[in-house]
Amino acid sequence: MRIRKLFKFENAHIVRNCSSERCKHSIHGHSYQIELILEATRLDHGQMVYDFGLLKSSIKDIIDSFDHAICFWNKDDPEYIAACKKFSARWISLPVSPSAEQFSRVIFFWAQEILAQTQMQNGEADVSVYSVIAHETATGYAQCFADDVANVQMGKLILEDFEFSEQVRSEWHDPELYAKLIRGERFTNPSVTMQVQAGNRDVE
Ligand SMILES: Nc1nc2c(c(=O)[nH]1)N=C([C@H](O)[C@H](O)COP(=O)(O)OP(=O)(O)OP(=O)(O)O)CN2
Repeated sequence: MRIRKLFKFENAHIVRNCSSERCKHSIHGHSYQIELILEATRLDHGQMVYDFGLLKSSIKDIIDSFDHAICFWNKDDPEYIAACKKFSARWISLPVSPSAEQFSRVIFFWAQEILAQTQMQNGEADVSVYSVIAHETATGYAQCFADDVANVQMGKLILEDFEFSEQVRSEWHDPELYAKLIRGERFTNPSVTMQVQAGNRDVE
């Protein structure tokens, strides 16, 4: 059984070495839509794969890091990286280039790591990430599966190789979120989640 949750964010980038001229030399932005697809072979006490409400804490925070931020490949020109850090309070340093393909891999990787470290509270048995689809535009998306995350030809993904600006970290519910993930600390799901008011533009 699979469920899907949609997340949205606006992000700016340059994707070096690609074929599209506008894409590789000019900072530009996209309104991304991310489909996070989870699967399980057993349902929890609420007869759900995973309560959608539980996706509004750490996983939403980490995905929302990209919102109104610039992200760059940590192998980019040091002058460009320094300028991104100087002129944007919200930035993310990535160990891979910010193509739609890598957005789908990175978000799959983070969600998978968070779920693996989550202490479940409501009988969730074997919930895991099945796929992430990153829609970069209305016409183009990339879809990632577990094999793609593990594929080193596509770039090795290690928690320690990502960096978030102070402003990004300060807007998480827990500013220590990523540090805890790296330290392997458990995330305990709340036994009850409160409904977010209608009109929250980030989560549907
Ligand atoms: N496989 C990929 N191809 C391209 C990516 C990518 O991440 N993966 N990214 C880009 C650029 O970021 C670009 O801005 C988006 O390209 P494109 O789809 O061509 O955008 P358009 O808005 O021009 O698309 P239309 O179909 O004309 O609306 C390039 N390629």
